[in-house]
Amino acid sequence: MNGAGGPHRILHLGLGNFHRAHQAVCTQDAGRSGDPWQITGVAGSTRRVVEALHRQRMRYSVVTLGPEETRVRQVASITDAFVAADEPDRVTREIADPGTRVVSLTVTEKGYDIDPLTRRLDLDSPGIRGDLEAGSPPRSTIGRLAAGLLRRARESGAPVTLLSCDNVTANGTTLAGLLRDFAAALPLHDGAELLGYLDESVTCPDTMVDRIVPATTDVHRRLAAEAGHQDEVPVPAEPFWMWVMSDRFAAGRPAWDQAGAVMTDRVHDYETVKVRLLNGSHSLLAYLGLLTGRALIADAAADPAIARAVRLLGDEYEPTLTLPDGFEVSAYRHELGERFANRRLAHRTTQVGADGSLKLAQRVPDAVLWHLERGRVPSALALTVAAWLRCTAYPEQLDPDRAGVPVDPNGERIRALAGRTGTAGGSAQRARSLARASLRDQAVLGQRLAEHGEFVDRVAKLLDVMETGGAAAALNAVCGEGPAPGAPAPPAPATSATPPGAQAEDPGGPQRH
Ligand SMILES: NC(=O)c1ccc[n+]([C@@H]2O[C@H](COP(=O)([O-])OP(=O)(O)OC[C@H]3O[C@@H](n4cnc5c(N)ncnc54)[C@H](O)[C@@H]3O)[C@@H](O)[C@H]2O)c1
Ligand SMILES: O=P(O)(O)OC[C@@H](O)[C@@H](O)[C@H](O)[C@H](O)CO
Repeated sequence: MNGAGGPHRILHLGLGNFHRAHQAVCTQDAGRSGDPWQITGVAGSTRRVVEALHRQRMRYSVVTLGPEETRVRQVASITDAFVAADEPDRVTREIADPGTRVVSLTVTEKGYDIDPLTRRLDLDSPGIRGDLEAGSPPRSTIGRLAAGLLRRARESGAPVTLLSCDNVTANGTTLAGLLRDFAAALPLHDGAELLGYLDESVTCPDTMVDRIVPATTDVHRRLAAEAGHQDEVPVPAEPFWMWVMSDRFAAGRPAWDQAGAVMTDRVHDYETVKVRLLNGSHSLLAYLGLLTGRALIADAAADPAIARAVRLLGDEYEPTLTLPDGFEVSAYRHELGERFANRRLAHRTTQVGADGSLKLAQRVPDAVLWHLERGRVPSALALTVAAWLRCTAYPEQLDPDRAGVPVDPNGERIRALAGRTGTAGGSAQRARSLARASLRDQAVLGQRLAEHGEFVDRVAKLLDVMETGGAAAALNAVCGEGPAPGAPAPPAPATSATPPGAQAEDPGGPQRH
């Protein structure tokens, strides 16, 4: 309980679907331990979820979609919500309020303004530049955090935890570094004060977050209604969820561990497994799905040739991982195959494929370099890059009516590079020029693979094959005919398919139908 006798509070920045199906559910379940915490949700600029939650007395439904079974449960741990763009000063105030013990975030990769090459704060991004020129309320996530923390340091000096729950490599450590970069760019007095407070009183634990949470559609509104809940903003989710974090909380935390979350010092190992095997495979499924006219991840996963490529990608990722103790990687991969195949999730390839230039930077280069150092060029990783480049540089090749076109903040830049390759010289030459120019661009995989000619050539070769023979020819070039379609690989292990700490289903949903 806080000083005023009320429950402790979490301020959550980024009131998208994921937070509402993951941390908010675990926080509600942790409250059963007798120490309930409340969440104030902050949406960036969109009012839809905030207004609907207020109309619904701050309750909403999580619609859990198993391959065959639906469960609907009510969540009430978010007790207030507002829109940052409408009340910018309130964000600063709430961060500074000592009753706020944790500030958590799900603001997407692009919400951090990370320079992809250095992994430091991009001081040239318009949001950060604007926030460093004092005067108006901050607009970037890092600027908002800095303003709130500075005020907190001055008003109470109370400790606080910043908890990133985004798919960002070493998310807590990275966030701490970005805030320090911002502080270093502030006027001397403010910067020193913020740095001192960050050192003394703020922790930023790393986390690994996992649950496939698609966007809401009318199907989910109907399922909630059938379970008795008129809900404008229900959240669909798969049954599986997992949350791993380091237990470094400066001002307490909910009993998340009693609700299934894992506290460990080995977060990085869990995170690498997840970001590579799940998110890396998801990216490959999305881009190959888009290139073959599949709107849904499950439809891409059902294509035997794409499934073979995903297995090969897993084979390439696996030796690059340091596995957490007791982690059965073949069981995890087998279960991933089942999660990707869950058609009822209707997870769209455009959603998973969005912002590829930022996401692939975290999913691809380290694993590629691992193989190159050992004298091998990893073909499925090259296929991931080629398929993303093909979707992004030539969106006119995609069928907007069947699958759609994914957005990418660097899309214009990549299309300009493709435009400069011209039409002369044939497909092979154009592919080589595009692969070279884009991998040399800082915005693409952080430039980290540009000097590795053998990898760039493999990407170029695959782009050329896609141009002349389509995605099917590129798949054939990488995987050949492979094992018989539908053959399960890797083989199902004798041990449980659930990794340590994974939750087969959130426990509280009493309604089944
Ligand atoms: N959906 C999932 O399956 C899933 C699973 C694991 C982790 N995550 C993490 O959660 C993030 C959000 O996923 P979601 O499903 O809630 O998406 P969503 O589209 O429902 O919500 C996105 C949220 O990010 C905010 N946002 C977007 N761009 C921003 C920017 N430039 N600056 C600040 N805020 C910004 C939006 O205001 C919104 O609140 C993902 O990007 C990922 O890092 C999602
Ligand atoms: O959330 P993103 O945009 O980083 O990536 C899209 C999906 O791969 C991702 O949301 C997964 O569904 C999720 O990471 C599963 O835990």
